This record gives sequence, C-alpha cells and structure tokens, in this order.
Amino acid sequence: MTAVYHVEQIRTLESMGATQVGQPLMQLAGQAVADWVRSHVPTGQRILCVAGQGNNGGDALVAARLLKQAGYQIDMLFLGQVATLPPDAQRAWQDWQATGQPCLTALPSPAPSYRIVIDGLFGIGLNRPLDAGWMAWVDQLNLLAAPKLALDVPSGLCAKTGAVLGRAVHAKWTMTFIGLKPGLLTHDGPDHAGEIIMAPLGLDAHTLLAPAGRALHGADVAGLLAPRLRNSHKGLFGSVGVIGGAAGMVGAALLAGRAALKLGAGRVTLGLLDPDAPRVDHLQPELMLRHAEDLFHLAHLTCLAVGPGLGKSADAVHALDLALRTPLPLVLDADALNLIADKPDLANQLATRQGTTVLTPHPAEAGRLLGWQTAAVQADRLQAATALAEHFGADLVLKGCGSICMSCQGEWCINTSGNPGLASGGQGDVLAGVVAALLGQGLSGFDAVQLAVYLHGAAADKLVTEGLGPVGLTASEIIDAARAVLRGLTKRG
Ligand SMILES: NC(=O)C1=CN([C@@H]2O[C@H](COP(=O)(O)OP(=O)(O)OC[C@H]3O[C@@H](n4cnc5c(N)ncnc54)[C@H](O)[C@@H]3O)[C@@H](O)[C@H]2O)[C@@H](O)CC1
Ligand SMILES: Nc1ncnc2c1ncn2[C@@H]1O[C@H](COP(=O)(O)OP(=O)(O)O)[C@@H](O)[C@H]1O
Ligand SMILES: [K+]
Repeated sequence: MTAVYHVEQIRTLESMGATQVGQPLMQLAGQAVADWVRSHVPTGQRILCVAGQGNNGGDALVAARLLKQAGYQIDMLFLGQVATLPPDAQRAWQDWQATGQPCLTALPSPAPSYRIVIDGLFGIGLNRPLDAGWMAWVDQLNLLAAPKLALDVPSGLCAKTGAVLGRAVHAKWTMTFIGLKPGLLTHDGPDHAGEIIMAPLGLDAHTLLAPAGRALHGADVAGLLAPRLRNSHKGLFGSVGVIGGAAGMVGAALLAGRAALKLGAGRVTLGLLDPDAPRVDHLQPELMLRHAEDLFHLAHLTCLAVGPGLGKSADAVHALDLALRTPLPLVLDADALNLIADKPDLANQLATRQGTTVLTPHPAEAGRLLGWQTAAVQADRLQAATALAEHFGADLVLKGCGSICMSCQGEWCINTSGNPGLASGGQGDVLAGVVAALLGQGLSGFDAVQLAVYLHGAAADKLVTEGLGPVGLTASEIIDAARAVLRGLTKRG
C-alpha cells in the first residue's frame, strides 16, 4: 500500500515531523537530493540548480551547497527575493552565499551543456496559475536538453489535482518529500513527474497520520480472487448480463461480453437492443445473444452491466429503468450514465437503489452526471469523484490517466497502471465487462472496481512491454492480456 496525502496533510506532517526528526526537514530534503544526484551523476559534472521564492527553492539551495562541496560544478539560478524568503529558505540562501559562489539571475548564454537540472521553483505552495514571466522561466528550463529532477512536485503542476497551472516542468524524475501527493498520479501529473522517487525524510508518515488515499498497484489487488476449487461449476462464478448494443453499436456490447467471459464469469448473456443484431458471436460462440428485454426473464443472472452501445432510445430508457429496479449488482457505463444525467427520475432511482452499483464514467460523462463542464471535472478529478460517490452512493471509477477508484464510503485510490494505448474506442466497454465479471465472481463493488481498473491498465502495459502499441492498441487485444495479468494476481491454491 502506497499512501497518498492531501497537501494540507503534508503540511501537518511537516510540522509534526520537524519535532520528531529533530533537525530542519529542509536540510534532510536537500541531503536526500544530493545523495540521489551523487549516486546517478559522476562527480565533477555541471549541474543547474534552480530556486524559486519559497521553501522548494530552499531545498534546491541546500542541495546545491552539498553538491558543490561534493565536487560538482553548480550554476545556482536564484529567482526569488531574498527579503521575502521563508526563514528556512533564507538560511539555505545564506549558507549558499557562504560558499562564495554566485547566484545567477539569468541562464548563461549560450546555455552550457548541463548534466542535469534541479527544479526547485515551486512545490506544494503553488497556489495560482503562473504569470507570463514564470511561464517563460518554465519554458526556458524545458528547452534545456538536460534531464530534469523536480523537487517535490514539477514546478507549475498543482500537487493537489495534477492540473498544469499555465506551464509545468517536464521532469524525468521527481523526488517527492514525506509522502505522495494526488497530483503526481493523475491527469497531467504522470506526464510531468516522470519517475517518482520517495524521500520520507526520516518520517514514518503512516504512524503520524492516516493517509487520505492510496496509489493502486498490483500488490493491492493480488489475491482478491481466490483460487478455484477443482470441484467447481459455472454457477459459482456468476451469470453476467450485458445490456446495450443498439443499432450500429453492437460491437460495444460484444466487447463487454467477451471481456466478462474471459475474466472469469461463469456465463455471459448479451441483451441487445438492435432488432437486427446477430444471434451468435462467431468469434466467441460461448456468448448467448438475446434481445434486451429477454434478459429480465432470466432467473439465473447474478449481475448486470448496462451501457455499452446502449444509445438513448425509448427502449434503452426502458431497459435501464428495469435494470435499476432489480436488486442485482449493476455496472453502469456510457449511455446508461448519459441517460441518468438527462433524466431526473432515473437519477433518483440510482441514488436510492439498495443493491451494489458501480459507475464507470469518463470525465465527460462524469461532468454530465454532476452538471459540471468536463474541464471542471479534470481540474479536480478527486473532488469530482468524491462528489459523484456522495451524490449517488455508488462505487465508481473516474477514468482517464490516473483513474480514480472511489468507494461509496469515500475511500479512494489512484491507479498507477495503464498507458495511452487505452485511449481508443471500445476500451471502456472492455473495462465495464471486466468489472461485471468480477462482481459476478463475488467481489464487492469497490474491490471489483480496483481489480478491474488495475488489470485493464496492466494489460495495456504488458502489451506495450511485449512490443505492441501503444499506438493502435485495440480493446480486443486488451482482453486476453488482462486474463494473463489476472492469472499472475490470483492466489495460488
Ligand atoms: N516546510 C517544511 O518543513 C518543508 C518544506 N519543504 C519544501 O517546501 C515546499 C513548500 O514550500 P512553500 O510553502 O514555501 O511553497 P513553494 O516553495 O512551493 O512556493 C511558494 C511561494 O511561491 C509563491 N507562489 C505560489 N504560486 C505562485 C505563482 N503561480 N506565481 C508566483 N508565485 C507563486 C507563494 O506566494 C510563495 O511565496 C515543498 O514543496 C517542499 O519542497 C521541504 O523542505 C521539506 C520540509
Ligand atoms: N492516457 C491514458 N492512460 C491510462 N488509461 C487511459 C488513458 N486513456 C484512456 N484510458 C483508459 O481507457 C478506458 C477508455 O474508456 P472510455 O473513454 O469509456 O472508452 P470507450 O467509450 O471508447 O469505450 C478507460 O478505462 C480509461 O481510464
Ligand atoms: K519543484
């Protein structure tokens, strides 16, 4: 379990930790940076250290001094005002001055060839968009060929949300202090943070403060599905129904159904809305293809996924209405979510239903459900997911880079698997099918969401590692790869 802390919690930990550790945390932060650089960059190399006007700059100043002492050539670019530096950073500035080395206020021209750039412009104190002057500085840093090591957070990235506030440093590595922040893991965070290096600064944050959430890794979901007894039968693994597949969108329901089957559902029946839908899936003849309304007469169903290729016809509304009235665990995706956003009656049914419900919105669908612009959802994905869970009392995933899994109780984690190979049509249908398969096998809504989201991303990562994609990765390919990843995550008997 990797803990994730809200920015305010990091501040609390800082003040608790300063007394626990017994020395200024900034010294420890600078020391951690210097230690890391010394183990990655040969002594004597030229390094650019950039410090801004807060404690993030103080970390850079401490690291610069220690690296200078260790024999590196340091160009110290200081972009703050000495008089307004916070006390610890001011001390770090004085210590740098005492080395007799200058502080630059502009990059040398032409820019020297640096081995590495240390970014200490802004950390968790960034609280508003960068103005043109700061953006120009970030642009200058990004233009340098040397790889960047961001301190705590890539400058310009909001540590809380992962939104770029105007412009942000593209780091190859981010050394983050005390604990992970949500913004490193979601939205634009992963593209800017690069590899994350944790520097706890001697604090055992966990024992001081319960984290707000978690980063989702394979170890968190390994063993959620128990190994199967030899004396098993298909009735033990769920009978999943998928409702969708209106004219022109039958493929979406097929993808969800195939995914449910290959991720272990005992039986899968598709309820298709297209009157001319095929009666058999020749690629996956194990699927049973029916008309949508037929599904409500099947006594053996244990779980329903509604939405893949559903459309917004009267028949779709009727099927969704019936589904919401069943006590079955439900997965609601795509147009099922859009219909709920459009129709207060359906929204009310969802908010008051008793059974397990899992919502799988992408940001635009989440925005429709909340009455927010998509941009507002992306501007604070965690807040949007929290608002959805509170409003509908459902477990959910807010999809996209750094998918947020949120329980109906407000427990959350941010997925670390996946890549842009998943940004193609049909991938959401597959995810909905995987969630349904796992609900069918008896997982709770939140466990099913976490395992499905992790598997879906890890499947894409596996394919990329094997040399497929990410460009052109198809949803169909994800299904078999997810099955292979699941095999590795299931407890051995
Ligand atoms: N306080 C502590 O005990 C520790 C703090 N640490 C470092 O301190 C950082 C936080 O320090 P600060 O709170 O000083 O914050 P920052 O150093 O992130 O920057 C805050 C400063 O930038 C200004 N600012 C914010 N947004 C701006 C914008 N868009 N344009 C221009 N100026 C803007 C603020 O007014 C403030 O002066 C952490 O990220 C971490 O790097 C570490 O040294 C660990 C210990
Ligand atoms: N850049 C990305 N990184 C990680 N996961 C992604 C990325 N882009 C898309 N995904 C994932 O792929 C899936 C796409 O779902 P969705 O947008 O509903 O697709 P569709 O409607 O075409 O089926 C989601 O699970 C989403 O989290
Ligand atoms: K920074």
